[in-house]
Amino acid sequence: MSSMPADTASTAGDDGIIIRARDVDVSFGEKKILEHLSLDVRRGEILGFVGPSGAGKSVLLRTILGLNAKQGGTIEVFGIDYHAASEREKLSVERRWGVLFQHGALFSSLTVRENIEVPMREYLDLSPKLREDLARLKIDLVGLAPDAADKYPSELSGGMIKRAALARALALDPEIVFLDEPTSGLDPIGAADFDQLIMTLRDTLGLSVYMVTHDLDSLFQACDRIAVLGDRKVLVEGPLSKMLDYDHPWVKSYFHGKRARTVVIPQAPSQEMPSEKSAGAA
Ligand SMILES: Nc1ncnc2c1ncn2[C@@H]1O[C@H](COP(=O)(O)OP(=O)(O)OP(=O)(O)O)[C@@H](O)[C@H]1O
Repeated sequence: MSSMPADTASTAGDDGIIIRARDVDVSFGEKKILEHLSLDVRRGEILGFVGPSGAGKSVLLRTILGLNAKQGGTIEVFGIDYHAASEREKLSVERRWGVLFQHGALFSSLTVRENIEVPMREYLDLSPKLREDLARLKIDLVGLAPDAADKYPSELSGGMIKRAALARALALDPEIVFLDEPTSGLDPIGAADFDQLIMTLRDTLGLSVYMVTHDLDSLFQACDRIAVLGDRKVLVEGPLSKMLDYDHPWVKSYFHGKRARTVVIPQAPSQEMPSEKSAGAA
């Protein structure tokens, strides 16, 4: 089923690391946003990326995707340094990731099916019929009804837009998807359903997920590991239990604050994440 090119399929993540960022520096003029930032994303995990507003979460995401320049350090995706890669290597990397930008960012003049076909047109040489069939499969995969295919974004609810945008992110059968605040704007049930969908895709497709989020429910229930951005670097990364034990003012107030106490499972286990499959949606 995977459209992964055979020549790149085995290059990366042989050690289980799908993204390896080391000593990354990003500045805009005099303003340093990221400094000596290091982070690993492991194959098959849902990594929740969290931090105060304005800390640089979107900047890091854009830098990983090659949309921002960096002034120092390296970022390897599938073992390839995208920033230093040839055009051919860049294309091979782009075919292996999918991105869901904040607010979905669907093309408003295209139907859902046409939106999903955009990356296929750009990167694959498929007949129109095959493109359409694959787009309909993706629509089914994300739990949208078949008739969503011919709808325009303006005809969709917020939750449907997120699913349609996810279907587009999955258009090329990526190994990793980047999700920028995927549950923002959804009601709690819609958000829990979306988290469940992400977990199902991880379990059934072996998908790796890099999820920027402010949503404590997602962090507590869907994420295998969490990384916290603060003071221009990754302060701490690991399972929820590590976050709960970590002694830093922002981390403490975030994970032990009033809002967190309504979400966190009392007596959270000290070693691993609570079993998200058995915990279910809140
Ligand atoms: N292209 C740019 N030029 C100059 N400054 C920028 C640029 N992009 C981002 N910044 C600055 O970088 C800092 C980090 O922004 P970023 O959007 O990454 O924060 P964030 O952690 O994603 O915040 P939020 O949670 O509110 O979305 C901000 O001070 C922002 O103004």
